[in-house]
Amino acid sequence: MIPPKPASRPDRVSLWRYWRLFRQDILSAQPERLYHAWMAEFRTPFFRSFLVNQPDLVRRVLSGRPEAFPKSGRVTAGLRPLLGASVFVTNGDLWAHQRRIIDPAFEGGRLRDVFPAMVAAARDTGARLEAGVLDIEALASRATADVIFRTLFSIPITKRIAEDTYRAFRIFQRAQPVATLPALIPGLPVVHRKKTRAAARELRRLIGDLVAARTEEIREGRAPDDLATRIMTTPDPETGATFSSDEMVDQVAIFFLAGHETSAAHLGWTLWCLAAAPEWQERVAEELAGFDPEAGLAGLSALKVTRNVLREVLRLYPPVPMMVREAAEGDVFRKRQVPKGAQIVLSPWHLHRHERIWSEPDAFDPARWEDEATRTARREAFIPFSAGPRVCPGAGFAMAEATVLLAALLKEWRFEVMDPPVPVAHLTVRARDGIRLRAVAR
Ligand code: HEM
Repeated sequence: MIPPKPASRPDRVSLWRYWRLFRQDILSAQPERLYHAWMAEFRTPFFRSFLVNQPDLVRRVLSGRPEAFPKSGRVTAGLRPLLGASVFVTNGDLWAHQRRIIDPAFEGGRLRDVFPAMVAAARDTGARLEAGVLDIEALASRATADVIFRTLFSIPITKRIAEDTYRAFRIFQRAQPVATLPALIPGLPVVHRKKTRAAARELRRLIGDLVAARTEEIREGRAPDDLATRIMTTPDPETGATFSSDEMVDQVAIFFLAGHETSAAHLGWTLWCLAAAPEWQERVAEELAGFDPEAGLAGLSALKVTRNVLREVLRLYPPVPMMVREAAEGDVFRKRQVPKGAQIVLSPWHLHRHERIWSEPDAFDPARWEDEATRTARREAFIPFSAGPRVCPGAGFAMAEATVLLAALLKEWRFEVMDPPVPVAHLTVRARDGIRLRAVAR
């Protein structure tokens, strides 16, 4: 089965045309050659950027010398009103301090403690489903937001403050253009639209209320043992400092954004691929029928078919399709000078479909994850969660979450395809007109 892939743009276009395409969709704004080139350089009067697909170069940027390739602030500039100084946008000592506090909350043992909250969200999602045509992206978005509220703050999305926060989030996402001109042209001041600023302010106020209530509960010794309590009470092992309330608001904002949009994209594309490949849908449903989420996290490791399907979807539709770094100093890539300040683009989207690395790169084939022949590709060219010190702290969380949500949905429902979705990406890879599937009771 070959799932939908956006058409590429012509090889040569003016900067103006590129900008217009880029605003609509960062995937189809790219030329076809990126699926077979090891590296591509883009030169414009305003910036130079290098997209790297060569595995050892990707490694150098993400893991080998990450300090020489800090995160580029230009790309996340549009998100600043919401994210403040959250771990997603900081660099250097501040970033390291934040990770030392956040990482322990996501470690394997800790994941076991929040697993029942994920299971409860999945159970509710399954129970809400009705037969007929479904807007899968809306369903997935609400389900993964519910998981975040329950694991972070021990509240279901049906609670008023969670509902309000979720709604404010959607307003922010609609108001905020990710492809901003300053992202493309260095030196241009970043101006946030009034609507974006207002939406971010409202959202931060709601998150601030949640953090303030939790601060109080911690002080009174009656706080639930969830992710928020852990993060707010964990001191940095090197400095002893804990997050202030404002810092915590920054971090919660990124947990919502990074943790719910991405997982929703993953679940949505997984359901579409399974509907389009019914034999795999049945194999996953059968495997998950023998899995009892109430028994805890331990059963997950035995679910090989499900894991292979989830990985194959992350390969074809990496929720974060591109990441941008900035060269803090000059370097040489493939005998070419990379000047200080150049933008370095890592593209899971192109790397995962690279024609010189993967066989039949555009085919949905979960069996490839068991095939010895793809071992190198899997190790060197699969980075849906990034790699190196800035690797996604929520990777294990996301895989567990996707599994329990699928288990709850496939238990009683079978999904059938309707019109094929068109992938587009702004921050995450979504479908241009949504994903519609028909749910039929098993
Ligand atoms: C399928 C789901 C997910 C995918 C594919 C994903 C992918 C990624 C990627 C690629 C990055 C690196 C971005 C960059 O360097 O520009 C990242 C960072 C991050 N992710 Fe995830 N993520 C997922 C789920 C989650 C969840 C569930 C959480 C938390 C609850 C989370 C929290 C974060 C945070 C805090 C960062 C910033 C880390 C840093 O910069 O040090 N993610 N994620």
